[in-house]
Amino acid sequence: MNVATELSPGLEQWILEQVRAGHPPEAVLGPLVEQGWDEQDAIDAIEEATRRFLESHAREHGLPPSTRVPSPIGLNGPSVVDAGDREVHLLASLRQPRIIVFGGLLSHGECDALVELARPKLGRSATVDLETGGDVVHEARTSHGMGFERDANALCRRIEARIARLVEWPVENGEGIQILRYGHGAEYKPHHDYFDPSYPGLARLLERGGQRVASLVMYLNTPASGGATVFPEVGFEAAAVKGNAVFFSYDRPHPMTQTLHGGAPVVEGEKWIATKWLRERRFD
Ligand SMILES: O=C(O)CCC(=O)C(=O)O
Ligand SMILES: [Fe+2]
Repeated sequence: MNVATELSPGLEQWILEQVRAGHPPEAVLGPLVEQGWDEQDAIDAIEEATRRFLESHAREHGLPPSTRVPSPIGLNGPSVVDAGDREVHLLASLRQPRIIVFGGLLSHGECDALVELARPKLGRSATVDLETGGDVVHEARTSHGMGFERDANALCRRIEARIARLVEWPVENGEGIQILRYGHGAEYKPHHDYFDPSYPGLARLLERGGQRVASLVMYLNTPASGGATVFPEVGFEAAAVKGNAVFFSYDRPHPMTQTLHGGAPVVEGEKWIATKWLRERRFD
């Protein structure tokens, strides 16, 4: 790092004052660029100062420490990614929270095959009961679902390998693929996918693979209307389009990740998804 990209303590202090006062990053960037900073170096410096601040804030307030997360794909890179056996398109990307919308992750044939494999096995969707570590049926989730074990069949194996390559996270750290079907009007109210650290059953859950650190929701059909995956805190929604997928990561089990999300009600038709949750460690 040369002198022009090094943050002096005074400058770091100034950046943090601006951020704390609610000024947007552009308002901080401008003066740095005027002082002769390269724009990308200035963006990196602001991010670094903010990250350091958030870390110390987290420590002081007893928040859970942050952990490494899958972090595929930079911003403004190639529009097509080689995922091994398939080329996947990048459709949209948000820096904070980190959200990526992928196009054509699954072929239409793979979507149909997953639906047909799952259909005979669907039950009313349960969520993990954080008190006991077992499954419970939940009011917020008016869908029907089933879960495949990882490596359950050749199709799952192929898709799991593709995802691992795409998001650069080991296959072994993935849970099995979960299939959900939402009928007309069904929804999944906003929630977080990480396990709430305050629940008593947590320790047992974490023994196998640690926390969830990222989610990938793959759309297996295109509902006639509705059924987007919504992130209400940041006003972002990913449209449910057959073969596409939305990825998001969360580096600690805390709402500060801004990864509150839900499946909006299906307005017309039905909606099928396959969800893949990624863990910190091997999920064996
Ligand atoms: O249905 C959706 O779009 C979201 C699904 C979801 O949040 C989940 O499976 O955890
Ligand atoms: Fe979710």
